[in-house]
Amino acid sequence: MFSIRVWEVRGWGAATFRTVLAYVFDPCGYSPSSPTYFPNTLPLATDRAKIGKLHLCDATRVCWAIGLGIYRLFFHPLAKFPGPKLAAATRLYEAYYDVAKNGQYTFKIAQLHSKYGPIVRISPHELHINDPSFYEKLYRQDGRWDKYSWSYDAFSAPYSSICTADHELHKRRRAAVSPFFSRAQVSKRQHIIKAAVDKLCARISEYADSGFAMNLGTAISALTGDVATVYIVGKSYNNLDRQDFNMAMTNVLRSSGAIWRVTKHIRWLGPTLKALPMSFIEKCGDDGARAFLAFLKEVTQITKDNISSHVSKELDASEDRTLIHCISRSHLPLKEKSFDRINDEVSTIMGAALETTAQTLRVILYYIYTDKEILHKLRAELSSASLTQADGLYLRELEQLPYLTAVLMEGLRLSPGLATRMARIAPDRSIYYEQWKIPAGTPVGMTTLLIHTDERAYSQPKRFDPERWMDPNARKKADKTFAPFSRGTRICLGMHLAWAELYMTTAALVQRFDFVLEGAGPKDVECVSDQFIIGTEDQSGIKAFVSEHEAQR
Ligand code: HEM
Repeated sequence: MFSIRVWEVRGWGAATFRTVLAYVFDPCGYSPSSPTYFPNTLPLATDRAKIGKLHLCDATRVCWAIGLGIYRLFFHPLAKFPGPKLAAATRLYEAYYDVAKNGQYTFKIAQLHSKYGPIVRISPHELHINDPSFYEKLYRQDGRWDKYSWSYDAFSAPYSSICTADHELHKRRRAAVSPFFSRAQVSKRQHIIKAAVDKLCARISEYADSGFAMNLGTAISALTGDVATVYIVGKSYNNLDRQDFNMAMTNVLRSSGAIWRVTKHIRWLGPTLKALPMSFIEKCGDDGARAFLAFLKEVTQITKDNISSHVSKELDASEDRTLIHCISRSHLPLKEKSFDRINDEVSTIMGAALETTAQTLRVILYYIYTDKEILHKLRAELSSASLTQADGLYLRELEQLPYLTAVLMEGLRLSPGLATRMARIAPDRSIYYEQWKIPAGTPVGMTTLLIHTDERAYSQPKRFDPERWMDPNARKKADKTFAPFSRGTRICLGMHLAWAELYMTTAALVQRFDFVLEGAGPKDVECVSDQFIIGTEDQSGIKAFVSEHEAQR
């Protein structure tokens, strides 16, 4: 009995050893057709014959790993590209900055560019380019561009457009949802944003002259959450009605990038977490996990209900009231309209709509309320604009205001939604950067945050300076490098909705309230970690004392 236990321990040890090796050297490499990275965990071995085989296998595996390292360093198609040798040999280099250093790879990549130049091999399989002039060559509408499933599989939402690597499949999926987020559609449904902004203002005015600081940062997240739920699934999640603006959920959303960074490297973890019963997470999770779960459950339930209402044709056939109806009525084949497919699509689009817009808004409000000159200029422009607030016209009127637009662009420049790189793959042709020929099928990424703060494109890039957008020539020049919503085939689906929220919320708050920010600083607005979205040092929201602006009294 005892000896069997010993062998079992050794069996487990061998299996663990193999798994670690697989993890370190990623022996399967990356293959878009078989993105399975760690299939090598062995079953428990309980007899001597098996153990003997294990030792032989392990020795083979070590030799193979060493051979693989040598291949990657000297014979791989990317071997000639500059970069650290360790990053070229193993993904563990990236994992170290992602996981152990809590989302520092974006900033490490910036340092690597200072050392190795504008093109760097950042993993055995991936290149990164840091040159504003290359942006428009990589993010394009023409040609075939796959995404790099290494990053997107980690979200465990394989049926969503955002995580669809294949160009053609993405194109079909995207075509089904695009009309729902078109500029015209957003303009037509701007009353949804207006209602949420009015509610936000009513909640803020409860704190006016109360002597209590409110959490403005979390209130902004509540606003984007309520707009997204009404716009996408036709039902408000009523975050703005909650006393604390559903702070627990905001906290989870803002730090959920940490899970993505781990599931990227431990490939089985994402599907395992997804497979866990909700009751288990409810029992073991903290308040934030429970709040997020409750949100997901509600969205899933609404998705189910809407699919059945579509099937039973309860809905007025003239209009797509929700994204679910929009997909159900699209020309997509039936298998693209299954519950799992629609649920992945709805929940990822919902996820993309929340903290991206909220963080940009927080950055904009922070700079407006810490710089009196910006605040005065904005107020002067808004009060001389004689806005009608007429249904359907209000947004168009705001869009015509040059200084307001400049302030929003500056917010989007410093807080461009994502802190991570966006790799693209040209599967069918080589692409060229300067003298470098990049082989077909190679993931190549750029990071908007780095481009937006590059001195070659913007003077004093770290400064919030709306004036830089007031000169039409400067604006034209930046057309090639200003890309907060990305560009090309994978450009942000919700950009018109996001713009509308930025315009309407900023205009309303600036006209109506004075905020004295309590202890706010760069810790609330500067990006210090890659959470896929922007990660700031302090994620607890911006606190503010409020009073009604005197023109409103
Ligand atoms: C200020 C706010 C926002 C910013 C800066 C932003 C930025 C971006 C960026 C950079 C991408 C490209 C991501 C990639 O390559 O993987 C993207 C994609 C996407 N965004 Fe946004 N986003 C914002 C708001 C929104 C909103 C409100 C929605 C919701 C409707 C949304 C939905 C999406 C979707 C679905 C995609 C994937 C598009 C595709 O792959 O076809 N975003 N966004």
